[in-house]
Amino acid sequence: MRVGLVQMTSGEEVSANLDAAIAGLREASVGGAQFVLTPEVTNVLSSSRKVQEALISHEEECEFLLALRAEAKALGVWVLLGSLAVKTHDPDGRFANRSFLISPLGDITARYDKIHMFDVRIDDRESYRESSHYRPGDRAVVAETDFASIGMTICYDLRFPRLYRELAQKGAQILTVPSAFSPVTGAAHWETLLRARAIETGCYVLAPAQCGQNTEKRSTYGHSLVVAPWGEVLADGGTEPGVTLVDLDLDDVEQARARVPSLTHDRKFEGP
Ligand SMILES: O=C(O)CNC(=O)[C@H](CS)NC(=O)CCC(=O)C(=O)O
Repeated sequence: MRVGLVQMTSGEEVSANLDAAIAGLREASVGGAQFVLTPEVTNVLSSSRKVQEALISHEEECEFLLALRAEAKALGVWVLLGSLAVKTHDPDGRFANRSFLISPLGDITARYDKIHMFDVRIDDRESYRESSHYRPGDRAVVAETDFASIGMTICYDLRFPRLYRELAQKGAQILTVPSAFSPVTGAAHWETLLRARAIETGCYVLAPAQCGQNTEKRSTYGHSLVVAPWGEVLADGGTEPGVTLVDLDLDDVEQARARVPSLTHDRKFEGP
């Protein structure tokens, strides 16, 4: 089956982000993709709580979500809406960073709220405090489709291998990692971490990414990646917006795991 990864530069203009996402879905579908994926915070990327407050809605009222569901249905493709920032009923008024799997009928098949928050000071000039804007999730999700089981994760989750191991051990064949990686950590860690998750689990790893200058203050690494269960990088989306098409063979999941069955070799141990 063919997948399409949409790489884009979402910023603070929701309608422009929507146009880019829909154009990406259409381009991927024309290119033969049956499963199309968009990056983290497809709908709005902003460091300002005030701007987010004005632009983000509750899931039930989210027109961005409705528009993408309609587009999935019109094209008859599966869509992983990598994430949307949506309002929640959190007492502190925080948003959720929520991934949606949408069926070719336009229905929401699964939702996943990002579990691990990027509260990191990279250097003197660059620090992030995601948990002050977003309420972390607390549920791992394996979604069932008619082509594969999908373990849903988001961006910084990538650094917590136990989550991926459990998703794979619960049946995931494809792991999704929609992201908005920082340029500095992206250059140092992105490909290595994605390849490690694929090799450890024997899963396909699909990682659609934000790229370029998203806002005055934020830029992102790009390099949407598809990694095979044996660990090869099958495609790299580079640094510009665009669509990356790749054919997956899900038999390769079984094959990689048959060659090195480490996923079934966990042992209990004491300590440290
Ligand atoms: O801010 C938003 O609206 C959406 N959230 C993000 O973009 C998040 C938190 S700032 N980005 C990451 O998790 C990057 C992780 C990363 O770069 C790493 O692990 O090195």
